[in-house]
Amino acid sequence: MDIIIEAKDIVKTFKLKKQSILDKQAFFTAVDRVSVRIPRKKTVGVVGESGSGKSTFAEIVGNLQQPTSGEILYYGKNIKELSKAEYKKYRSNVQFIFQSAKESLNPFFSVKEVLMEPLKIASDSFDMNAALHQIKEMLHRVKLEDSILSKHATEISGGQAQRVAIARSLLLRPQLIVCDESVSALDVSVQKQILDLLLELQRELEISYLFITHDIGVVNYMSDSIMVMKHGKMVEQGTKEEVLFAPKDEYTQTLVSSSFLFDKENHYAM
Ligand SMILES: Nc1ncnc2c1ncn2[C@@H]1O[C@H](COP(=O)(O)OP(=O)(O)OP(=O)(O)O)[C@@H](O)[C@H]1O
Repeated sequence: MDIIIEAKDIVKTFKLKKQSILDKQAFFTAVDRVSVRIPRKKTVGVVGESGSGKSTFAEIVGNLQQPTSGEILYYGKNIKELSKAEYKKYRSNVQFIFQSAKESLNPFFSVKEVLMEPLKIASDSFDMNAALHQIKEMLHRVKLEDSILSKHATEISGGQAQRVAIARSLLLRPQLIVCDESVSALDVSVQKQILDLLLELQRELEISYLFITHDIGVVNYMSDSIMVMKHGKMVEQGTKEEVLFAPKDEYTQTLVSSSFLFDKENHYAM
């Protein structure tokens, strides 16, 4: 199986603020020896309660944060050893969609400017007409009208903003999108529309997702395999069926038993 990213034994510790200059430096381990493999065209869900280290781990996968120890392999090669061209490819191949799309879009930019930006940065010979053509094609894919191009983030809904954020992340044709609580701020009905859109885009564009959520129903709906995190540690990892329908770890059992799982056919099930 083609593995895009392999995270090996990732540890992240933060220095805690000292109360007094005389205090000994204390550390907090947010991610504690977590490993995962993200294959092509698949979704790896990461679920756990708030503060379990999911976002920190996801940011390390995309090199937005440095691990204290451990390594990230991109197609088998440590990202620290990539050439400049390989590193550029890795950064455009791994994109992020965050929780608050409205906040992640520059309020002073129109949607058109928001979507032009990644193309301008990535291109050595930027062509405005070709870029606009690409942007309109992507808007069509995320089911937005061209008329949204002149609007600003403040003038569009949360669901529309998330579609713009998805379009922006797709413009560089990534193979992996890290979705960090990407639907948590949306109403349940809008959540479902965005999740269905992400599944459709996955089929059409053959992308993989690292899907971070605290919601076990959402992780069930989206994932092929699931990793459960608690206090920075990976407590369970396996296929969706193994983790959700035959959980071995006590914490996973509690998570599953306290949730409604909704599936593709029934909306809510179990
Ligand atoms: N820069 C930092 N300095 C100190 N502690 C941090 C820092 N970033 C995160 N932490 C701590 O690391 C732990 C894990 O945070 P993280 O955001 O990764 O968890 P999470 O599972 O994504 O939670 P949430 O869903 O609430 O975002 C938390 O206790 C957090 O307070």
